[in-house]
Amino acid sequence: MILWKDILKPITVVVGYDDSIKSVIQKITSERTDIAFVEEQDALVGYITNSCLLEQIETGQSLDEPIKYKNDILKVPDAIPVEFFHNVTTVIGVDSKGDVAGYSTVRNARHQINELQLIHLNEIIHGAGVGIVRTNSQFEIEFMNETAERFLGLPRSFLLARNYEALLTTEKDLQRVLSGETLVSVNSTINFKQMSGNFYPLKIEGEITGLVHMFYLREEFEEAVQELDFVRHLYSDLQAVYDSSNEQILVIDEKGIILRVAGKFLRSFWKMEEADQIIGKQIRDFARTKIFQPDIFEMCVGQKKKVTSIQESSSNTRIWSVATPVYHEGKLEKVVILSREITSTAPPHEQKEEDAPSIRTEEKQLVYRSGKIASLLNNLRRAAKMNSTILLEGESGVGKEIFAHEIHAASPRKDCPLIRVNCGAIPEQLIESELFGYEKGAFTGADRRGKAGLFELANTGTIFLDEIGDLPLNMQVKLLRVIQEREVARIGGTDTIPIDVRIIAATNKDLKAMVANGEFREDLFYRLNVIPLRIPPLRERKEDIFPLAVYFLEQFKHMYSIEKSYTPDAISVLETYGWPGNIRELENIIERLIVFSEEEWIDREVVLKVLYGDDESKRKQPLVLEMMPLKEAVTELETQLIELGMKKYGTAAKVSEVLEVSPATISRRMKKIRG
Ligand SMILES: Nc1ncnc2c1ncn2[C@@H]1O[C@H](COP(=O)(O)OP(=O)(O)OP(=O)(O)O)[C@@H](O)[C@H]1O
Repeated sequence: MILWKDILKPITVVVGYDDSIKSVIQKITSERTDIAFVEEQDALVGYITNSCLLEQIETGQSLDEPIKYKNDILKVPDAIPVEFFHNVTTVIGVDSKGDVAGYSTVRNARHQINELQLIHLNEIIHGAGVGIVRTNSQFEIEFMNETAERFLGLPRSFLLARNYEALLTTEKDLQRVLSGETLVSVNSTINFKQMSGNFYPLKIEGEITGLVHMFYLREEFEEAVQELDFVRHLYSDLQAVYDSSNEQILVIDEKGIILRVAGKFLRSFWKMEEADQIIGKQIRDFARTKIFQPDIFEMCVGQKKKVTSIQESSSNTRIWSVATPVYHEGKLEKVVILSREITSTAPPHEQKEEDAPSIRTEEKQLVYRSGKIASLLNNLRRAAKMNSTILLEGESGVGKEIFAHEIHAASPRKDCPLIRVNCGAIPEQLIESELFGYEKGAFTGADRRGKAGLFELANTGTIFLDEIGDLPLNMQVKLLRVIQEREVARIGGTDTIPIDVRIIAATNKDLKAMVANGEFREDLFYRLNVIPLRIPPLRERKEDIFPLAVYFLEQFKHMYSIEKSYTPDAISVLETYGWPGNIRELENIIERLIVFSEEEWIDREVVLKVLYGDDESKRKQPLVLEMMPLKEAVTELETQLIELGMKKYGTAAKVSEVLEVSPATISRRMKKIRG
């Protein structure tokens, strides 16, 4: 707001109402002003300007005649805001004591107001980096802001009063602006600087008195556009990361209202099809109405720290969630909940209480999420219904035993015994008696009453011959006979005992190669290899790492009665490791992590330390576990690096920087990875 006292000028010449033209001219000239105020009986009653005096002379009046002054003046308190009055051309400001503080012509007041408003405007737009130049109707520069000075690279002292039209090269005729037209997005050049901006006519009291040019430097603008472009790409990169992530990201405000859902919407957990259906809803209501339990939002808000929990929904879907509070200036602003599903992708094998097979000593749960295991289980359960011999192949620690249990449990023999024989662990001289049993007095040291073999014990049920590749050749012949004849003869016995068993064999060796080397009997191999089922190693089904890691952690937490959780970063490291020892190794590592992590959280650093030790270089070493074509290996390595990079840094721009390739290369590769 502008007050009269801000713009008043001092009154320097006061004359009498009957003073001569000559004396007034003398006084005005000696004071170097162009206005004199007229006094009558100690009161200001009017004013006279140079131009009024000239008019009087021009009309033939003598210099000795009295002046003809104007009286369209108004006295106003100088502390009130500037306003304009009808038929008043000059204002006299009076201070609080009633003394004259100065004067202003209305024209000058309007001019000053424009000037001050421009200065204010300049202050406002200075931060926005907009240049402003104002000229009069002769295009002479009367005002320019600091930004304009900086943009043009020329000092104000040089530019003021110069002809802007002459200095500027523009694609439009500036005369059009003086005719009242606004020119928008005009490119112009001055002092080799390229600008883009708008020209506005400047109107005072309806009269065009000049123009205003508001502009920015093209190069700065282009930089800004590029930056905008970068942010746009960043956004789409992030969106892509979210979309391809296995996690559901919920952003909830401090009151519990769900603001956003990004990443993978866990439909079966919410029992809803679209993420939009939960936006704007109160998260507490879902827990309150038992749609899921527990309420991790409440836990996080209550404990004022990052918390983790396994949540279970009414549809029996289990998810692992980490809720992180976000504070701004000490006040809770949001809670971000990251969740991943841990339930198996296919329904687990149905097992009723009374189903539990007598021989299954410990009940182990088969945990998985990968499509590979889902389809393997599908085949396995179909094969389980028949009586066919099954050969389970897979690296050490992939879970062959657990799959053997699964076959048995899904077979019609599930209520009968399942007997496991570890062919590699029984001393050679005992294998025969263990498998087939012996009659009393069969050999020295033998039980006097004789003993049934494992085949006999498994009768009507299943026998699981683990590590079949370790069976000595002479035993292979005997086993072949049992399989063919479906009967066993105890050592030292004369009778044969008919047996009805389903055989499941398992090996981590390449039996075909052993056959070729003469280490395994071909005829036995074909007898066992009726339904071969290959259990893929963990590195070929990375989706299983996360649910297995959660499962083992839950078991150890229960076993040791402690509370520990992974940070999402820690999970990422576990998922990118090669797992040469498969699930057994994963189980061991999780136990080690529990021991080595001192805090409540198992973080990235402790996982790196447990997996790779202190040796930094080992962490950097790409791990190759099997022979493969070089091209395939390079593609695999590239994929792994990009996936790891996206998980770690989140944007293609940052990943390209770390991998020292162009962002375009990363985008291309990512498109390929996503197919
Ligand atoms: N899908 C799974 N879910 C839960 N636990 C699993 C799973 N697969 C394997 N395990 C666990 O991993 C460990 C190793 O599994 P298992 O002994 O069955 O492997 P294996 O293939 O028979 O190994 P080896 O060839 O060395 O005998 C076991 O403790 C087993 O319970």
